[in-house]
Amino acid sequence: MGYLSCNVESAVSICDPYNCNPRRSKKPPPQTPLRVFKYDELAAATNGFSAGNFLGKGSHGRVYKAVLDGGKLLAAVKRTTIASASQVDNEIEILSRVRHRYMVNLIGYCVDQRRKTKLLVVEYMSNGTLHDHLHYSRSGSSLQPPLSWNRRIKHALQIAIALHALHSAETPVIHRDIKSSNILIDGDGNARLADFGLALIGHVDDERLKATPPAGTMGYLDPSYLAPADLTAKSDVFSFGILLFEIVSGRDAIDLNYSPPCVVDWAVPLARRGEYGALCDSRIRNRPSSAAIRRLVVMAARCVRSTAEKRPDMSEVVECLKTVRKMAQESPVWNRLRRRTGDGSENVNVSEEKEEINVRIVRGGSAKKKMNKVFTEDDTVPEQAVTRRNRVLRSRSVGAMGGARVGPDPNGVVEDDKVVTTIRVLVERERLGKTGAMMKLSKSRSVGIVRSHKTVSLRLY
Ligand SMILES: Nc1ncnc2c1ncn2[C@@H]1O[C@H](COP(=O)(O)OP(=O)(O)OP(=O)(O)O)[C@@H](O)[C@H]1O
Repeated sequence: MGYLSCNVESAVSICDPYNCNPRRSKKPPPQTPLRVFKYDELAAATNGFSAGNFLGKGSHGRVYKAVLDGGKLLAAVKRTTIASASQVDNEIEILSRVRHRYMVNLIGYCVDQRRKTKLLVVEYMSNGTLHDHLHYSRSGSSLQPPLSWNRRIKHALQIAIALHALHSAETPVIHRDIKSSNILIDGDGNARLADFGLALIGHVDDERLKATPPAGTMGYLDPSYLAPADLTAKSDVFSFGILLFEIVSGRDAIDLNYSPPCVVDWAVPLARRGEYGALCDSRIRNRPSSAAIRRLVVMAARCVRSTAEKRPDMSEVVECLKTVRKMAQESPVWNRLRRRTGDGSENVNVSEEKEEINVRIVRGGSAKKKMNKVFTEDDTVPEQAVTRRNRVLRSRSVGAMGGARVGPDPNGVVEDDKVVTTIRVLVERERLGKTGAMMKLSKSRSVGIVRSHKTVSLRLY
């Protein structure tokens, strides 16, 4: 724990005066002044927001690569829509107060007077999203091998560290939209948490937080977060648990190729039966030890418990991931690879704790199935589990359902007291290229649906 708190202290650079606690450190962290850009400056830096600089499109607008300061600074400019003005203001407010090495930090912003919107200027991440790395074997024109086990654990640990830092800050931040597409990979191969449009800063009993309707992305959203008063940092822990299952299995949070499509309903019963190997992505070349898979799966299952209070907090998750990372680094395969590639490693403190959990399946509303299995450190992966996994994968087609965001209407067409679900259906087709199978996103559709808080939340699981 000594390592943890020390690491978090130094890793979180808090710009927020609320968060600067003189008792914690004598020297407050250096403040990075927020830059206010002129529109013309950003237009020039993005080649007039040209297609060549286009990086991607989210539910709040388009993102462009910008070359600033005579080529010395690469940035990503988020050009948002009028409808998402409140989320942009929220993102600026939070990111101007909090910085972290595993976050996509804010550089500045610009007010576009003509379109009555703001443009966000954030750090440029050159290596795409974790979602792409997990789910697409190709990126651009070059064939990419599936993410190695070590990279998966490294990214999970980095995001866990960022999230722990946010939750334990003097004025805590709850992200509310943890998902693999909100995790970007920087030029050094580090994972960074992005997209703070739905994040909330403050203590959970603050009036403003208590008045904010639930929000998140379907598939990752905590089913016990039904009303503003239900908000706790444990909702992020739930989403992180889904992310862990996604990282281990390589399947989407909601994936129609699987039965059941929801990763929790699919993974927790497998874990309950001790079929940890069946949960592990068979594309991982150097298969991790069954003990490492089991540890991670048990932690993921604990994170998605239906009772929020029973979920671990992020400090515990960080410790677990450090242990798993250490296990990977101690494996002979990893040592061989490290010698060959010169891949650096982080120092980790290993805390050996005996994990005993009693998991509950999280399913629609109050319908929850009690799990009987108690996982212990000594559980092993049954041989038939691996066979089973192969069968699951062979039956895999490529249709997938993307996330549905619950929160303020991105198109601004709905009354304030309603919650809007935007369902983006991503239909993917597999086609064979000359060099092998490749996934292609062939269709992306948005549908806005208005629901009351309860209706939406109960339908999510
Ligand atoms: N800082 C960045 N550096 C490089 N590319 C980025 C950066 N931020 C976003 N992108 C690219 O732009 C795309 C859209 O990002 P954005 O944050 O607007 O939406 P999203 O998170 O993908 O979707 P949603 O807003 O619906 O959650 C991302 O998928 C990514 O490819």
